Amino acid sequence: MFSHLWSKQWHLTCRNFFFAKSYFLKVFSTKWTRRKKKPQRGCIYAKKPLQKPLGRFEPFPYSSSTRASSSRLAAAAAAAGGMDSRGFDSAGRVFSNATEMWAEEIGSTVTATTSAAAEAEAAPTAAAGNGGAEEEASGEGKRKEWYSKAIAYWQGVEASTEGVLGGYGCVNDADVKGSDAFLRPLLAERFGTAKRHLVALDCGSGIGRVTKNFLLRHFNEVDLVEPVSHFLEVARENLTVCMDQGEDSHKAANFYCVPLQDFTPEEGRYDVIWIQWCIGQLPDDDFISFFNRAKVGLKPDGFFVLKENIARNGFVLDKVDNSVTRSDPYFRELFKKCGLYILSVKDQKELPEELFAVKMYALVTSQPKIQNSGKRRRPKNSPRMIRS
Ligand SMILES: C[S@@+](CC[C@H](N)C(=O)[O-])C[C@H]1O[C@@H](n2cnc3c(N)ncnc32)[C@H](O)[C@@H]1O
Repeated sequence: MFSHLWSKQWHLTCRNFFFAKSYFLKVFSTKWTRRKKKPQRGCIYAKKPLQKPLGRFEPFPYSSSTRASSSRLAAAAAAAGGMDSRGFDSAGRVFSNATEMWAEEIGSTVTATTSAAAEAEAAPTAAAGNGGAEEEASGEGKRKEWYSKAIAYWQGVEASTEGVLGGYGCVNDADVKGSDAFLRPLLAERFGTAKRHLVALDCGSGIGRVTKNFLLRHFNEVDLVEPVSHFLEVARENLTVCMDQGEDSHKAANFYCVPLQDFTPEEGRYDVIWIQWCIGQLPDDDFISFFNRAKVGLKPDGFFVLKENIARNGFVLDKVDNSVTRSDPYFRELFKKCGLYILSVKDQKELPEELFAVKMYALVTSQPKIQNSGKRRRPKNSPRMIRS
């Protein structure tokens, strides 16, 4: 995934190739500007300078099936740069939309054209690993291959901050600062200022970087879920010390060595489920299934935070670690399919220029109520609701 950080380089290379071709075909206008990389102290930079800015292609024509099912919606989504827009992979291949890419990668047909209800129904089956013959026929083997290649990639990565951040350990401070500025007001808004025992889940936790540097400051208990055992072992070592703040203890409580596509959280345990730089490992259908299962893990006024790299348009498939970087409209389409609403969204600032943009989304399971003042209304049970 964090080859995401450098993956911008290769996908730009692919894109460049496409640009060169397009130039000769005189398909596109020639108003391209060359962005210069601005070196930043303490960071390891990819060697090649950035070339063309991302996301300015005309969309390819849609597939006939998409057009037949919902041509207007598809056109709108494509125009907005969502899952019906084209994307790229690191081998230089261009896909006309996400459906085509997922069909190729995992044999999946569950994408933009499938209804939310059908996705929700499919979720428990997928979670229990009881996929029927139909799914097997459409490539259960491919899905396994998709995940095992990703795990093999991460198993070969050093269990350190540099390792999980793809050589960009320098972004740690800005990342923590950005997360803090995003979460702090949301905690106050959702839970009030009264003392309350807060519990978080750190998804795709790696070595526990996010838990150690940030989540433990806000939450009394943090559980970690991570499929790569050598990362989780280092997390356990890093987090054994319990942070005491007066009577208030802050500790990493549980360590689950499970991938998100197989994980179901304990019912009603979490105030916040934090998912950072790992959701790209999940294909769309498993993304939707995961959020549907994870909803039950939230307390009544709990919420998700998804912090993720953002493609300018459509998607970018990284063939090295089998992950997908999605665009903002693509994510928004998926949130809808999950029945999630955006409570708040913010850009991460101060990242090196050559990296993907990063957004933080706070997501809730029911539509946030807006007061006449235009402000969101605080949940009814805040701040008095205290858990055991
Ligand atoms: C870029 S690292 C980010 C780690 C951590 N979230 C952080 O920000 O420091 C991506 C993490 O996702 C984990 N990962 C890979 N496949 C996963 C899956 N299917 N479910 C959950 N996590 C996964 C990797 O093992 C790795 O720890």
